[in-house]
Amino acid sequence: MKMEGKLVLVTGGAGFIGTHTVVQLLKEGFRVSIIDNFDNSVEEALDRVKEVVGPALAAKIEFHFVDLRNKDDLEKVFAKSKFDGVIHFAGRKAVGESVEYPRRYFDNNLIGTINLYEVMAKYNCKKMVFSSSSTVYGQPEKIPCVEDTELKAMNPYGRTKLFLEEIARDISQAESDWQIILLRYFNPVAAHESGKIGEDPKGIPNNLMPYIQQVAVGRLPELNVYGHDYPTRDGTAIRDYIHVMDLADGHIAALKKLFTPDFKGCVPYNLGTGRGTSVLEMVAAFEKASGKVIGAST
Ligand SMILES: NC(=O)c1ccc[n+]([C@@H]2O[C@H](COP(=O)([O-])OP(=O)(O)OC[C@H]3O[C@@H](n4cnc5c(N)ncnc54)[C@H](O)[C@@H]3O)[C@@H](O)[C@H]2O)c1
Ligand SMILES: O=c1ccn([C@@H]2O[C@H](COP(=O)(O)OP(=O)(O)O[C@H]3O[C@H](CO)[C@H](O)[C@H](O)[C@H]3O)[C@@H](O)[C@H]2O)c(=O)[nH]1
Repeated sequence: MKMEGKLVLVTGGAGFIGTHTVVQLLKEGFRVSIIDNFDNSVEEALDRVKEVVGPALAAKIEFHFVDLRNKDDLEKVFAKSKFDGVIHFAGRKAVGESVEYPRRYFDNNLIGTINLYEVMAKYNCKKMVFSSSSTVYGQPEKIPCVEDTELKAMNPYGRTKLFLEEIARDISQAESDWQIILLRYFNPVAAHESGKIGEDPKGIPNNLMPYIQQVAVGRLPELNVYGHDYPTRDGTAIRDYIHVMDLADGHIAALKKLFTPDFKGCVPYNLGTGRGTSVLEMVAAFEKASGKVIGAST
């Protein structure tokens, strides 16, 4: 299907998954408009995206420094351009922080997204790919989880994802012209092969992979391995890690699906590999790939 020239709005496009997805969107022929408030990213990330894609594709990116909670600013972006669809990454994502400061999560993730739906509706843009998370499965009794596994959020961050999924389902149920895909990511890791973009969160990383990376470059002294008595092959916790470029391609596939004439309603898809890796296996794999020893507390 021809995507040449279609204009996609990418919220949170300066972030980890956003930057990698923007690269793939441009390569597929889309034009991209990015909204970000640099809450957890830096402007340089967008310069790096431009370096990766080269000047011809870089000319197809526009950027708006906008906070989704500011509906007036958001409207100005929609008033200027007619978007063919939206990929919505923007939001906060740290589980621990959400337990300590739940209102931050309700404010950013819920209000920001509700504003986005309102403005999309007003400007008749009704195709959305939404960043959900495997966190909506809570602690599932049976793995691997499939899309109809029971949904059960366990913390405020997870609840925002679950609420936002329910909101998407309600909207598409009431208004049949919406087309929404909910992508439930497992654990996104790694970086673009150029090494020019990657995962570089502000502050001390919450996630395993960026933490390991910062130990490797000497920014952090050692990795604390959380838990050694899980019922797993080496006692450390197992997760399903998916390469961020595969995840980015998953967004392109989802977007293309929204442009097929027979796609209707709101549909969730898991984005993972179906394979589990333990924390110690992850450390060993990183050491092998990088040639560096990762100091880890045991
Ligand atoms: N990385 C993961 O492990 C993971 C797993 C499952 C789901 N997700 C979801 O995927 C999405 C993207 O995750 P990521 O890893 O790229 O995170 P990220 O923090 O790197 O990117 C999010 C981007 O959104 C921006 N942003 C946040 N609030 C904003 C607001 N109110 N207005 C405008 N911009 C705002 C941030 O500045 C950042 O650039 C998030 O919704 C996250 O919850 C991530
Ligand atoms: O310093 C660290 C950081 C992590 N871990 C371990 O490494 C594994 C992966 O941890 P991450 O924090 O990278 O990933 P989680 O699966 O715990 O959490 C991620 O997946 C969740 C969905 O299950 C949510 O989406 C959440 O936002 C996202 O960070 C876990 O076993 C964790 O205990 C450590 O041992 N040490």
